[in-house]
Amino acid sequence: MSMIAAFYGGKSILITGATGFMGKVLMEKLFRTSPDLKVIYILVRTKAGQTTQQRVFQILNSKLFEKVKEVCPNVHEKIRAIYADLNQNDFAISKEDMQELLSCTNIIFHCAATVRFDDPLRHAVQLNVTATQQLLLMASQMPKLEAFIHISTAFSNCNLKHIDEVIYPCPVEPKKIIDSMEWLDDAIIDEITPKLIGDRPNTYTYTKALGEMVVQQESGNLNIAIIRPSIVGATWQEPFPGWVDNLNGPSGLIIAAGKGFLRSIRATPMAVADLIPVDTVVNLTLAVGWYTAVHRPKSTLIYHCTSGNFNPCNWGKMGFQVLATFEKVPFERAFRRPNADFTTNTITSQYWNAVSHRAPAIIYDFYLRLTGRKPRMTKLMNRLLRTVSMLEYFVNRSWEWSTYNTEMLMSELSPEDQRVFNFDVRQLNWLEYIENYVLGIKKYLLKEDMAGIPEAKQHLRRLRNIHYLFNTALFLIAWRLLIARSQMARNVWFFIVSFCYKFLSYFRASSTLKV
Ligand SMILES: CCCCCCCCCCCCCCCCCCCCCC(=O)SCCNC(=O)CCNC(=O)[C@H](O)C(C)(C)COP(=O)(O)OP(=O)(O)OC[C@H]1O[C@@H](n2cnc3c(N)ncnc32)[C@H](O)[C@@H]1OP(=O)(O)O
Ligand SMILES: NC(=O)C1=CN([C@@H]2O[C@H](COP(=O)(O)OP(=O)(O)OC[C@H]3O[C@@H](n4cnc5c(N)ncnc54)[C@H](OP(=O)(O)O)[C@@H]3O)[C@@H](O)[C@H]2O)C=CC1
Repeated sequence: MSMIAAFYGGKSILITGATGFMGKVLMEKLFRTSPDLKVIYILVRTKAGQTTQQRVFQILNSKLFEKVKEVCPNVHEKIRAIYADLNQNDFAISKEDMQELLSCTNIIFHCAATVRFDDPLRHAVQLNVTATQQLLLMASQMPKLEAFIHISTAFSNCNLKHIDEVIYPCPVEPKKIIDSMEWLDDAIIDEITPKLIGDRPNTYTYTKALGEMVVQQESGNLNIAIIRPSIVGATWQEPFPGWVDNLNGPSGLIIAAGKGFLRSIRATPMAVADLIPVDTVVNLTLAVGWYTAVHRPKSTLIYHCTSGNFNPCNWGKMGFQVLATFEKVPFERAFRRPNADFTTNTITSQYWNAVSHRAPAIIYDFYLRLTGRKPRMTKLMNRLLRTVSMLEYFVNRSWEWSTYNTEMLMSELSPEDQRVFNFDVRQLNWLEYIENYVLGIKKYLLKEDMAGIPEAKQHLRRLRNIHYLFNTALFLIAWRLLIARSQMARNVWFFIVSFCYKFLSYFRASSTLKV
């Protein structure tokens, strides 16, 4: 029997960010391995016209939860959605709900965050710092609380090359930042943002670092642990391989590449692609919850959930395997044939952006205009290139994360727990994982049917022919223009034509002799 699964039995668990990518996989695994848990409280806001109940209904009826329904048929009764907005005071939770949460919660998993790189500092601070502070305050009033698990990111200190399992202080105290957000106006905040984030690339990584400082400063007597995952990707094994439901990290770029929009990127092929499957992160998170509650470590332990030092893969290998998978299972209605050129040179990258991205978009928009339709490709391409520019920081560097605590935890688990809550990425086969990832994107994100593969391949063949035809036409036009203007080009042209003629005459004469 798994000790970790047994530990969660009968427990009341609070999850923030349960409607997010990681939160859903966390809930799924909890219900599947510990169906006798008491209740999972989730803090949910209304979104896109859906009530909290409708959102929960949608999650429970998704493919991800199919296995759960077999193991835990009354899952609907065990999930309690509480309306909450983490941007509001006391999270806008009603008094009754708050009372229930304070008196019943045993474990907290704090996953909610804004993961947007370009969020204004005020918003990123509100969610990633102030909300964490408020949640800690709530946690300190929970008499039954056994563990508080905070999800951070391995990139919270991406300004360093080697990152230890410690909290690195930021120059300005989080409390001062929180205070200043209350009275500074937006224009001033925008002006000071670059100075505050310093050598970090965005407000996300900076506010996640501040969030960790808050956890350290406000931990009081709480039993806390921090988990720092690197780039979280599709599921590796559980509940099935390749599940993914958002565009973050590499997923969006894989779509853009598969649809032929993105054909080159400024990336270092040998840089480590520190991807970590979401089910691996969830397994570690649950193991950490158990360890923190049962063993009560004296200090706040930080766990790096990364793959680079156990089983490294690089961006070059990843790009190659992604392309190889597109050959077997292409995406439907591609704009151009997929390609993946990695360049480290800024000028080359700008050249390819002009030739391979912007020019085809302009030509396509011209075609749309000619056929009386609204042009849209240039706008889409500009957005895509903006996204790519934001991700470039992470594909041109490698980091080293020490993993003593993660390895220590692995050795503390029973063989059964090591199997059920496996977070040993040494066993991960990258080629297989990446193939399943691309397949998962096709099935669960793009919702494309596998029956459409022959038609998608046919479409790619048509695109290849158009490409050849276009290049030939372009070459002939350029050559014709050159001949019209330059005597030298005319001489070369005359030489080539007469050489071909002589060669053909010789060939014809020698074949006549043989007969
Ligand atoms: C040659 C090709 C090769 C191909 C081969 C393939 C091999 C792969 C090789 C390369 C792999 C590199 C991986 C980098 C790793 C990242 C490291 C993460 C490190 C930290 C990890 C963490 O700890 S934390 C999680 C990461 N956190 C994010 O990753 C959020 C990013 N994101 C945003 O910060 C906002 O999204 C942003 C972008 C501002 C737009 O903001 P915005 O306001 O302009 O617009 P929206 O967000 O509304 O999105 C507008 C339209 O962009 C679409 N879109 C959104 N995201 C997209 C995305 N990633 N790729 C594409 N398309 C995306 C969306 O679907 C919309 O499309 P539509 O308009 O058609 O609906
Ligand atoms: N994905 C990744 O690559 C990585 C993620 N992480 C960390 O993992 C955690 C989970 O990330 P992930 O699941 O990918 O992120 P998602 O963006 O998928 O999920 C974020 C969650 O936070 C919730 N949330 C955001 N704002 C509010 C609000 N005002 N009130 C209530 N809930 C809110 C969202 O709710 P709603 O559905 O209503 O928007 C959603 O459930 C984060 O802490 C992130 O920093 C760390 C490393 C990498």
